[in-house]
Amino acid sequence: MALHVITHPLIQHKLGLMRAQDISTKAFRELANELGNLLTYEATKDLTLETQTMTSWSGDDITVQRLKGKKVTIVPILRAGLGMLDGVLQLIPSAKVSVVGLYRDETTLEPVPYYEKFAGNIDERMALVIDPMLATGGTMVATLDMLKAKGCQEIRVLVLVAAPEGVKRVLEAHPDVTIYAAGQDERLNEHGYILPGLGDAGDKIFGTK
Ligand SMILES: O=P(O)(O)OC[C@H]1O[C@H](OP(=O)(O)OP(=O)(O)O)[C@H](O)[C@@H]1O
Ligand SMILES: O=c1cc[nH]c(=O)[nH]1
Ligand SMILES: [Mg+2]
Repeated sequence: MALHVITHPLIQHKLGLMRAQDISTKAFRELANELGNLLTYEATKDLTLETQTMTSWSGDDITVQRLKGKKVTIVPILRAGLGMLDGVLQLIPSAKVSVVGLYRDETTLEPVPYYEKFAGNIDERMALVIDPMLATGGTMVATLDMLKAKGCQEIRVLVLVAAPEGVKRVLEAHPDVTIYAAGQDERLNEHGYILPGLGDAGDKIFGTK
């Protein structure tokens, strides 16, 4: 459907902190989760509410608002997507988690799938796909293909940094999907890394390399 770059000052501040060359694994992890949390808040702001009657502390019958029956599955893309998962689950603690594993071949930049385990009744759930980086878009398009093959009908994508190339590719292949990003950066370098970007988000979250 569209790309939403969330310009909230807290999001922009935290994303800026993540770009420092000497950032520690601990700080990068904390910020990835905090941004996952804030992006979830934004990406769920149009969820439907329904009224419910309950007895309040005073014994009066009152009406309150609660989320209307829409079930959610969070879909972290291994590995780096796991770095946002706790932050998303803080806001949607009862969500089922569907895990997909793909890595990007360093030479061809094509996604290589290696794992999938989906929540039950996924065709009835809204999927929130999480991955810090949307670069060429190959990984995300492959993930969306997998979800749709399972019958998933409503999908929202949460990323920390998106490259224009990746946004274009995803929205061309899946125009019904909405992308929420903390930032849209300038371009990809000759190795497919986002500039200014964050570097390899998976390595930074897991402390590898
Ligand atoms: O848009 P693309 O060009 O497909 O690139 C983006 C993908 O690359 C990174 O994963 P990576 O392959 O490094 O795997 P990792 O999470 O295990 O580090 C990133 O987390 C995305 O999944
Ligand atoms: O910039 C990039 C591109 C792909 N994957 C990353 O982790 N970072
Ligand atoms: Mg990586």
